[in-house]
Amino acid sequence: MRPGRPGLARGTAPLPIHRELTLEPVVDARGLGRDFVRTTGPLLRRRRERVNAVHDVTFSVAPGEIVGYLGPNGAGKSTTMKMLTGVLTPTRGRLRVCGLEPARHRTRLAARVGVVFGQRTALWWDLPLRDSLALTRHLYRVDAATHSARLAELVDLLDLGPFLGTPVRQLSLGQRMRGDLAAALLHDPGLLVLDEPTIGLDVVSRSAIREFLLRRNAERGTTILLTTHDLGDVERLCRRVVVIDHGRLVFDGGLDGLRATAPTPRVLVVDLAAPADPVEVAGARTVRVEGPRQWLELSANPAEVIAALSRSHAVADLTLREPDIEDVVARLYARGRGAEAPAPGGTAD
Ligand SMILES: Nc1ncnc2c1ncn2[C@@H]1O[C@H](COP(=O)(O)OP(=O)(O)OP(=O)(O)O)[C@@H](O)[C@H]1O
Repeated sequence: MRPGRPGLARGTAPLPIHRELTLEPVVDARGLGRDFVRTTGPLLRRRRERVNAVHDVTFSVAPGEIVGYLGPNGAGKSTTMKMLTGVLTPTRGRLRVCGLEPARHRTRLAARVGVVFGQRTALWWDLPLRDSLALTRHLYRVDAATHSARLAELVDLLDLGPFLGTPVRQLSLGQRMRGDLAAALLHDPGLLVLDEPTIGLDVVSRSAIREFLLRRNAERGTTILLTTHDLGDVERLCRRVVVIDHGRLVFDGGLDGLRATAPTPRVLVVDLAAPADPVEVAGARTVRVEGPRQWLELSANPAEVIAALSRSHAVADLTLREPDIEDVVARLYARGRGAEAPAPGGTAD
């Protein structure tokens, strides 16, 4: 993949004018809802129950934004993405994507939206990647010259050249994802909807995909809406996140606002000279102990806590951990479950 343009810092590039002309939101959801009817219970006493997978969700996405659509497992993210792309019809509410009603105008919408589901491929499994990409030209009725110019550009940017002749089923996950992104962008959509675009990828592939998306957004103004459990994606890509939990919107705003919504204390990781009972010092609460290592959530100035700690214990090493976005989101999700915030070092899910 070609390195990014020097000086193209996140969030600093102006939008290309051709995309900025439309002031209408690219996605406009108001009071959006979707129910499912599910059968539960033992065989002879089957009951039908209604599940509110998405409930009264209102948000919009402006042209050129990159918005993360986050939530814990089962929150309703995929259901929302399926409604946005016309796969599912909403039960309630009003939904417009690129000015169209997705479920009614699915074919017209497909010409304006690129979709990638990280867990599934849109490519033809048995065909070489080159042929699979050639077929998308016919799906979207792109003329041959335009298609080959776009393909050449995407092959270059996504570094697809070395495996264009390889059948899709033989591609690695990272190669396949790059192929899927190319397929989703060959008709030059204004909106890219990505469901877990970096799932299962190694660090290098993840980073390459993120840089590619940032560049696409900065240079062509492509609007991007993505779901992800990888908060590295969020930190690198999104200036704004929409968080849903149990189908309801619980946050819509910037990352700083998210941090303020679920304030998360700094953590002092202390390696004592020997294992000990949980440390008790003013201005700190021990939240985890593993052998000689203890995690202290701070409510006071770290310098005061460290001074008090060194008076009462033999300390071998200390690290002060600023809360990262993963800690903040873990706290927000835990609050939705009515649970205690997870101990530092736990996972967001
Ligand atoms: N076809 C369906 N029939 C019945 N229930 C469904 C169906 N699809 C989703 N659900 C339910 O709707 C809720 C939301 O599911 P959804 O797949 O949208 O969540 P998600 O946020 O994408 O989760 P994950 O992060 O695990 O992919 C869940 O309770 C799920 O069981």
